[in-house]
Amino acid sequence: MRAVHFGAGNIGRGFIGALLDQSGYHTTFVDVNKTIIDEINEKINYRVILADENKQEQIVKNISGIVSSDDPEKVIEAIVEADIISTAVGPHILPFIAELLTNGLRRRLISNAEPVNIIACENMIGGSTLLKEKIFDHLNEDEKVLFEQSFGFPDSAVDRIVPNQTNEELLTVSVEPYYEWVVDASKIKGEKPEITGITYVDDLLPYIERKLFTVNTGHAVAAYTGYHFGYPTIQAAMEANEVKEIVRNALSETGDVLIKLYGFDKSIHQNYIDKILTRFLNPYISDEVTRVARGPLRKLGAKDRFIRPASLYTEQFSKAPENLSKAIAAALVFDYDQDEEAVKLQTLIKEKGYEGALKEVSELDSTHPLTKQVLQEVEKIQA
Ligand SMILES: NC(=O)c1ccc[n+]([C@@H]2O[C@H](COP(=O)([O-])OP(=O)(O)OC[C@H]3O[C@@H](n4cnc5c(N)ncnc54)[C@H](O)[C@@H]3O)[C@@H](O)[C@H]2O)c1
Ligand SMILES: O=P(O)(O)OC[C@@H](O)[C@@H](O)[C@H](O)[C@H](O)CO
Repeated sequence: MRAVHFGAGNIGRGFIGALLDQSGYHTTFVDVNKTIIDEINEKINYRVILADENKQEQIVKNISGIVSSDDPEKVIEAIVEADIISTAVGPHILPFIAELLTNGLRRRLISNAEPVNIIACENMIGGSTLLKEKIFDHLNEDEKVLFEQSFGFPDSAVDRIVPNQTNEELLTVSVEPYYEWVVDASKIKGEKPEITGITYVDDLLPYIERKLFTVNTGHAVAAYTGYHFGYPTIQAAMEANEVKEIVRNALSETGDVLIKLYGFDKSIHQNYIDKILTRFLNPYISDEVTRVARGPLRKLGAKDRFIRPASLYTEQFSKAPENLSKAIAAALVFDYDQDEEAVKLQTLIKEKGYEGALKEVSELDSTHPLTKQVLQEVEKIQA
């Protein structure tokens, strides 16, 4: 069986590649990073190390790589032969890989009648759906019908913490032992791909929102408040009371929203939160706050980990959430100059002020109670 995976980065190698290998697939990694792809083709294996006291290793062996910009024709051929296609490139990159995927899938219609599924493994709601839209932008009406018949774009939720890291061997990747990969079965075309570790569900939204508004909200709260208080890593931030308290309380706020929205059992959800807080403290991982805080414009988006749960909380409980508001304020003052989106956000704030920037980035009206609460928290931070 053959897999094509776009993005040979942390999650590509440390999670998706590892599971595909365990499931008997040959994985062709497609990336723009020539150094990584050359190393994949030279070494034809890499190590995945589980970050706990046992440091168990998996050697991922059945792999090859293509630099998409150098050899698009090879990518197209790989797509024609693929039994599964996946991505872990970052939400903002999906539009840029759509054209090459379109060309591969077009060619596939000529010589391979087997349906194939394209699964975006990105931290966002509706990643595969977005990728499908971007692909369909390249199609005429007749092609859209054919693509609908043969290609599935099931959304998914992926969870495994894989920090940025430098290892002696370039491809080695250290990952937390925990993982979850949930895929929307209702959008699969043909047979469900047999991949160890995938959980198929008929309604993905509760899973992706639970993950995004607990793991990623908690992570982002720790990252932005941790950065503000000067902590370099998530672990260091989570050991500090001034950060830990805001994270815990913010997760109670998102928990209240999720429980009301999806009817989750309160004690089961609290266990889920507690497990996540332990994962953030994993002493075998060093995860920089600047990685977890990356892309504040995306993270402050209307459907993302802060604004959607905070807006829902405001609607459900008729008041703005105190701790999420503190974290949103910390995200607004995140001024890390190596992060392109942080630089853009700070420029926007200089031009339009905090209220104007929040309106533009988060689509929050100036009169919204959340806007008012966030602006008060910004003032407190700056006092
Ligand atoms: N790292 C984690 O803990 C984690 C966990 C769950 C989900 N995710 C999600 O996975 C995605 C990737 O995150 P990551 O941490 O692996 O990032 P990463 O930066 O380590 O990997 C992204 C890879 O995509 C490649 N890429 C960029 N543009 C490309 C293009 N046009 N074509 C092909 N490849 C391209 C990059 O070169 C890089 O190798 C994100 O959506 C992230 O939210 C990450
Ligand atoms: O990847 P991002 O930028 O959406 O979020 C940063 C981290 O919260 C994220 O990568 C987590 O490590 C991951 O989602 C854990 O499953």
